[in-house]
Amino acid sequence: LSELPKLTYDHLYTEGLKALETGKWFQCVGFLQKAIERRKLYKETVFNCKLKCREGSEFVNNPNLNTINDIYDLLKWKSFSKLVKEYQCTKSCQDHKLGYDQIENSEEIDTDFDSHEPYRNLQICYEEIKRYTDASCAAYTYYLRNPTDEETIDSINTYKEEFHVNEEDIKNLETKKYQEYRIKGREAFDQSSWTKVIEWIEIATEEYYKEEERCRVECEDHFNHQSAVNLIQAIAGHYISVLECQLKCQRKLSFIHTDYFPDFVGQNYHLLQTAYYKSGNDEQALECAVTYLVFNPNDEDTLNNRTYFMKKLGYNSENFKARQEAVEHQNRRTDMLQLLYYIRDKLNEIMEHGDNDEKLKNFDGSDKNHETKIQSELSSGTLKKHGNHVKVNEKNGFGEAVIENGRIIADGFLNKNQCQQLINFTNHVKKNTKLENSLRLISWAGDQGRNVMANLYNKTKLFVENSFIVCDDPERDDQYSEDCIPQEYGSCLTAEEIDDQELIHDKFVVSIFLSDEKEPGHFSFLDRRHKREMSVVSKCGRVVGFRLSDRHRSERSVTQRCSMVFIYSSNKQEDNPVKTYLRDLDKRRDKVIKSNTEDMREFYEKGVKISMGEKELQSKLRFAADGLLTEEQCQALIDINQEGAIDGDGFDYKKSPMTKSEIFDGLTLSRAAELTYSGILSKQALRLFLDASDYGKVLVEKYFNLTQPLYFDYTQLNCRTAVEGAQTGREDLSHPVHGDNCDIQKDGSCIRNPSGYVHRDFSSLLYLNGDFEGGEFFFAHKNWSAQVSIKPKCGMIVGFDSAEFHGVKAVTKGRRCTLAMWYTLDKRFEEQTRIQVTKILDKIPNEVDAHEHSQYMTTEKKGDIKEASVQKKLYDKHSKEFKQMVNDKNDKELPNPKELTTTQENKLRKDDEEDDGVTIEVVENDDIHEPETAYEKRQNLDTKQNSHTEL
Ligand SMILES: O=C(O)CCC(=O)C(=O)O
Ligand SMILES: [Fe+2]
Repeated sequence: LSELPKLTYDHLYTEGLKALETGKWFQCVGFLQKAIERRKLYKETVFNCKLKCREGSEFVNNPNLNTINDIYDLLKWKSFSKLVKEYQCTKSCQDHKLGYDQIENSEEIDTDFDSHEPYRNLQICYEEIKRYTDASCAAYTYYLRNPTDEETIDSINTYKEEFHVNEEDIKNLETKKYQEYRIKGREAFDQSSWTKVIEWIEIATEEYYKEEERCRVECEDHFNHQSAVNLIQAIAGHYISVLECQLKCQRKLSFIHTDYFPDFVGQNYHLLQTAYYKSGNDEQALECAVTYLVFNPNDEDTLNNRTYFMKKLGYNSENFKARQEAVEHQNRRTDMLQLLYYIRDKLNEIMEHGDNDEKLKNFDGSDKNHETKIQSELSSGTLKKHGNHVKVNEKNGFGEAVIENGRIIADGFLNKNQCQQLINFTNHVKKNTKLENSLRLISWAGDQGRNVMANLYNKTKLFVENSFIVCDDPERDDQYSEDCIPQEYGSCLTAEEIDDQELIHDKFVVSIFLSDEKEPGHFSFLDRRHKREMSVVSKCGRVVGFRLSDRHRSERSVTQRCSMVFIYSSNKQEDNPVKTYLRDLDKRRDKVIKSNTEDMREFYEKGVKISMGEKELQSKLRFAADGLLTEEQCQALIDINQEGAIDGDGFDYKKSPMTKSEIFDGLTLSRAAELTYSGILSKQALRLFLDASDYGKVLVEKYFNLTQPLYFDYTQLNCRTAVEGAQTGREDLSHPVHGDNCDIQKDGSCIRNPSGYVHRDFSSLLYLNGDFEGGEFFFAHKNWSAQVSIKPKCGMIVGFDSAEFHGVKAVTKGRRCTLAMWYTLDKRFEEQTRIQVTKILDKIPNEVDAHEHSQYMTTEKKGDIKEASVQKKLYDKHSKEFKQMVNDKNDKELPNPKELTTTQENKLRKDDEEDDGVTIEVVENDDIHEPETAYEKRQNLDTKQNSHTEL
């Protein structure tokens, strides 16, 4: 016996490898074959010893024990002596049977065996001695464990093509009996040889259970060397890894060749049921049907079959039992899962609370504190349980919910508006303000979903682990490979991955459907075979909640189907990112509001006075202030306009776009910049234009207490000049009543036509003079009649929400000049010129300023530039250079030059809008309790504004 150590599989394997290295091919084959054989024998011996030594002391695999108490005992050391005994017994049994003291199998060699490495080596040696069929078998066996190894497939093909190896002769050398018999039984089934089916599948099933047990016993040696802080963690950690390993046996054994068969053993009973029926054995057929139901309790066909057989045989339900081994198998699995969940929960608790004695007292799973907390949370609002039905959020009038198999289905979780808002959110949210509201809605829905699940599963604590909004894109249905199962949260899992999820017990999925769907069946729960068991039609506001381990599939839809999905876990991992974001936002907002107040004070100190506010102008959305510009600055701006303005600027160059009795001209910022570069306007002039408009913008931001910056959308210095001799009997307006971001309607509504300037949020007019007749600015009622009029004067600004109705009364004498500004909250619509001009201002050479005649003018004679040919040339030349400078690629931050001119800018925007199909989101704030902030004021205003907005 002392010679025997040489025969251990690791020695044999090492010898085989040596032979391979030295080219001794026959020896190589001999040693490797022996090594493989010997290892099988070794495993069998170990298995038998373990079974023998178990003697009822083993609890993990014994379905009759109260497992939860057992693990509790174990953790309290009560079972330790049993374990020690078992270990000693097994060891001496092995020593005896295997005939040597120490089995020094290196981990490395075991890994090699587990990955079928010996077969690869065997293949090489077989090939060298020209045993091509054997080489093919070895290669194929290796390939089955390593299906991504293309080299192996190539060599098998070579054996077939060059050495005429027959396809049928290529066998898996590791085929287990349960697989072999199942294949045979299946073949017999296809040939309707029912007796043979029964013969093969019966033993296949028997073998399967044996193999499964072997697998589980092997798992007991499965150590997952994780770091453990204390003893309890170490033991629990070990048990978790053993249980996980054992639970995975089922899936490990569900392969034939490379194909995975969900519910592998369950399907055996299906085959048997048919075979027994076909061969006239109704009694057995019934037994197999009932057994099949152990695995697939909701299978309708089998339920019908059961009724049929029972009727035929005259049984009532009491008389019939499923096969013992199947019931045991399933019970064991349930027990193991529960035990795994239990230990994990305990471990989590220890991790969370620390492991001081005080906390360990709570080891029985009850945590009274948390329970009461959650209970009060639940009773405070949203969820009431009665029987099988739960009323979700009565305040919202949510309907009854159906609860079945740990799944919940309820309607009315969101209302139509909320669904629409969330759909828009994913498609494209136009403005940050709306984005934020959507985020609040998501956050709120996440909390609601948590309450539902916490109540359904009696969980005291659940955290949002992940949240998604998933929209099917029917045009991109090629995204997933055919053989994976798309999940509601967007991933696509293989059948195996789906089954692996069974080990995850403390994660819950809530999907809130956002769209209505005509075709049913895009969302389905699956049974153990991954066949549809129950379908749920998508409908706005419908909520589906289930355990992550519950099998489901979520098909793509022909129409866009959107849903909001939350994954909850009782493990506190990360905080809900949306919430964190909103909390930060609130903090920042508070800060901005504080500084807004301070900035307003600064304006006052500089002599700026709010002359009219909410009271005088009859709306929170309007104001007027004085003292923004000095007389000199006003005059300079008028001069700048006179120097560079173009008739009908912004109105297709129509000199008199609104009334024949006036001429309208305007100068945009981009043109002013070009003129400066041409030497026609001074840098100071351009700077004044920039500064004055900036000043106006800041005041608007501060007055309305905005917590987000405004961006210039368009800036224009314009004048309206009364045409002499065309004023008698005038009844028209200089500028008819309008809103700046919508198309005003006779019924008082204002349509936000996507092709218009819907992105404009605020407008302001900084007046430059008052020495003209008429020309009062006025705010209008919804019926278009004038409500309050304001007579412009130098340094006065009027600011308002762009949707406010307003107009200008006829200018009957003189010239009325304004610095008009339109702002947006959406950075994407920011006036590109301004960004460039600010950057480029410093680059403009100073020589251009050389012939200064006034502080702001460089030309000697103020006049219409279009008529001064010399200057025109100069302008053209410099304008080209200016544009080139703008395009200078060295300055990476400069945007695409295409966006420079306003017309192009506008065109771009329109394209953008059309693509996005701008929709106005109607925000219903009633359900979301936001803090009262100025920001909210703005939101409410939005709502108000939208309420008279037709979509
Ligand atoms: O110049 C004004 O006072 C108002 C002009 C105006 O409302 C506009 O151009 O949209
Ligand atoms: Fe306007």
